[in-house]
Amino acid sequence: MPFSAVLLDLDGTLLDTIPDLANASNAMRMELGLAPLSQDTIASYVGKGTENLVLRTLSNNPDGSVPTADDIKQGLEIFGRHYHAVNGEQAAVYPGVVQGLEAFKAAGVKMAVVTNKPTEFTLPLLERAGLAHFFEHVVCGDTCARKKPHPMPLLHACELMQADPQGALAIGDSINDALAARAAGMTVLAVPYGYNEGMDVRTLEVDDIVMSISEAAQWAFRQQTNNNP
Ligand SMILES: O=C(O)COP(=O)(O)O
Ligand SMILES: [Mg+2]
Repeated sequence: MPFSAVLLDLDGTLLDTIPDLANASNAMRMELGLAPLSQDTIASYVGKGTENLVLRTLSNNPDGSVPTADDIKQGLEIFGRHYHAVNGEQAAVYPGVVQGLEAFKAAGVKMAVVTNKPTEFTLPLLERAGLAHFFEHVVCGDTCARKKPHPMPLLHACELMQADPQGALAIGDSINDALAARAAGMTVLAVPYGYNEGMDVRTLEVDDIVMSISEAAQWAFRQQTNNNP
């Protein structure tokens, strides 16, 4: 295994969190007198953290008015209350995730989650999904001064794991993961089943697209064979 560390994105990569995120977003909209949005629309707002989700969700209104800082603050408070109540209820582990994580673990690779989701939602969700035990570290949207697409959270995870970023593999579903990993000098794989802000994953600048985390592990093992014929 040529990689000493694997950094995995959460929403859209390990877990399908859209049903719970949509329920909380629409409960927030209802409280504010706005009609619900489709899950697909809400999925296209996921990837740059909760503040951005609330901003985009409140910007989708009949008069097209831009939410003020106070609107966002109020929206975050309402969203947070609802999301805490439903977080993990319908979240589903994607096929191949557990097998892939087990394969990396068996090879002695250190693993961390690097997500833009805030810590208060991430840690209970990983526990509830039964995935927490795989990871040495969890870097969340509020852990560092900057979120993905900035490289800071990925570099911070490497520092925590004492891993060289050049020998690390990042796996994600969106442009935020691809840009952050490239800027951090890492190898990066994308999965096509996630959200990517409504865009085709084939537009991403990544080393490869893999169909699952299990396939990502196989891909990583193949690099070893390619490097040491
Ligand atoms: O919270 C988000 O917007 C997305 O989180 P992710 O970085 O795990 O995809
Ligand atoms: Mg994601």
